[in-house]
Amino acid sequence: SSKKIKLTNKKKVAVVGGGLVGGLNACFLAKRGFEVTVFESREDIRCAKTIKGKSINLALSHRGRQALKHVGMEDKIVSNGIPMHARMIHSVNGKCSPIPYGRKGQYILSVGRANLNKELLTAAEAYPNTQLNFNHKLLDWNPETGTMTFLGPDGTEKDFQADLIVGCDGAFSATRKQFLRRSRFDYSQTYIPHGYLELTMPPRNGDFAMKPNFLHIWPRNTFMMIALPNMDKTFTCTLFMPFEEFEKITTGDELMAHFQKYFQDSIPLFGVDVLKRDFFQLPAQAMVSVKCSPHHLNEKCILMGDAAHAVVPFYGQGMNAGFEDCLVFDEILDQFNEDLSAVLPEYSRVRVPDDHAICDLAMYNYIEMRAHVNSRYFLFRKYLDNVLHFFMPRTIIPLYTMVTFTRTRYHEAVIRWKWQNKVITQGLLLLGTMSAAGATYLLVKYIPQKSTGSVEQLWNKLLTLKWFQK
Ligand SMILES: Cc1cc2nc3c(=O)[nH]c(=O)nc-3n(C[C@H](O)[C@H](O)[C@H](O)COP(=O)(O)OP(=O)(O)OC[C@H]3O[C@@H](n4cnc5c(N)ncnc54)[C@H](O)[C@@H]3O)c2cc1C
Ligand SMILES: COc1ccc2c(c1)CN(c1nc(C(=O)N(C)c3cc(Cl)c(F)cc3C(=O)O)c(Cl)s1)C2
Repeated sequence: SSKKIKLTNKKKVAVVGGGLVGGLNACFLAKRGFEVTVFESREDIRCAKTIKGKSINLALSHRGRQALKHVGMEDKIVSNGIPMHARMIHSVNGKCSPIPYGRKGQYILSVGRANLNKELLTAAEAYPNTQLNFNHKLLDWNPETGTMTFLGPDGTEKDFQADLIVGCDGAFSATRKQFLRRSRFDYSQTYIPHGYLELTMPPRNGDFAMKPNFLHIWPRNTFMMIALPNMDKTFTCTLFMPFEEFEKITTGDELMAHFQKYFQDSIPLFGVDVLKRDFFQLPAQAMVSVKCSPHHLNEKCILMGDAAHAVVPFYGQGMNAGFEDCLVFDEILDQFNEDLSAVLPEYSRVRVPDDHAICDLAMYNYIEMRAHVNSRYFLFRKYLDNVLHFFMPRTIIPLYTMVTFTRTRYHEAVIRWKWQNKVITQGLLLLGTMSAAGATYLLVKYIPQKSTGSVEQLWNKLLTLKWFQK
């Protein structure tokens, strides 16, 4: 149509997957003037009523915002998000303790997944050089010729040629299939024993049932619940439990007994009927961690988002990391003047260590949270982080601050965090040794030198000294 201006000299790019990262990538690539064609296996979610599965809302933080900002989407997405300035830790006894994320301006945003996905697709579609194809599922592609085969809406197969294929088709990527057949392609996936289930906390008297500008957390070691606010004054609560625990709860009474024991304060906020309805509506979903390397194949294909690195959600970084992938790729396209034979290898060289680092961090945090994070420990650790950061702001930066509020490369944040842990541990050790040495020095100094005889005599002298000082 007249809208689609043929850009002959510009590259033809196929984006596989019209999810969050595919949608954003289409904006980045279209902004650059490439001829972008998006292929999404599902129907156009802008026409659909609701989308099931996945998390209903997500935490958007600095990395994701910087990527959105680059394509002029930040303000629109932020205006539809709810700021969360602090965590609200719910203890077993129902006590709530806020822990700020940082200084005044440091907050994260709760954004609705469906709305974000719609906005990104609409923004991509607005470019004259983009075309969105829904109900198109990638079946396979040929690394030699670059020919892609899709299953179209009418059930027939369609071929498509592109100069560049950008695989943004999620954790179970079809684009990645061809990578698995190549030598020297590393791949690993790990399912964790926990599952997650989403429960909706309805408004109470027309307003939020809990304070809205917080990320609510019920840390219970093996069990954990997290609640993020929605624009419609509901909360989407994500319950994390081992699958075997989910399987033990088959009746309403067993459910209520479980919530009475672990999340008692939330029961009146859900309402018993809502809790029972939501809990038994859908089975718990699995969480997988995928790592692979490299993220490119020849000069033809690049993987981004969950297709390249699916992370467990225990750092709220999956989407943020995928959005940052788009930004890093764009920066490298500029650096190498869009020469794909240089850009693709450089992208893998730069980005793989960081995507692996956030994968490891999220898994580490999962293990940490499951092992020994209940509300007391969580509070203690976050206070310790904040106190040390307050007194030594440039020396001690909490790991979550580097991850959530800066674009420090993920793998550099890990190196720095390990160095800081060493400094803190040695610092505490030194403090301990110094105080022991000091005490010994004072003892020896103030005990008369001539003291001989048994420990008993020494002890008596100590008592006299102590008594005397009183
Ligand atoms: C419970 C939970 C909570 C989370 N919380 C957060 C959070 O707070 N913050 C955060 O940053 N991240 C969070 N995440 C991670 C985030 O959801 C993902 O990182 C993000 O959705 C990845 O986006 P993506 O576009 O790469 O993949 P997806 O969102 O999976 O999109 C892939 C798209 O490709 C399409 N597709 C798949 N196969 C094909 C095919 N063969 N052909 C064509 N299209 C195909 C799919 O239909 C889909 O639209 C969370 C994840 C979970 C599960
Ligand atoms: C929609 O489903 C989900 C599921 C999990 C998450 C999110 C949304 C958003 N998440 C965020 N995590 C951090 C973080 O850095 N850490 C270390 C934390 C990690 C855990 Cl597990 C936690 F409970 C609190 C914090 C915290 O610090 O508040 C943010 Cl900052 S946001 C986890």
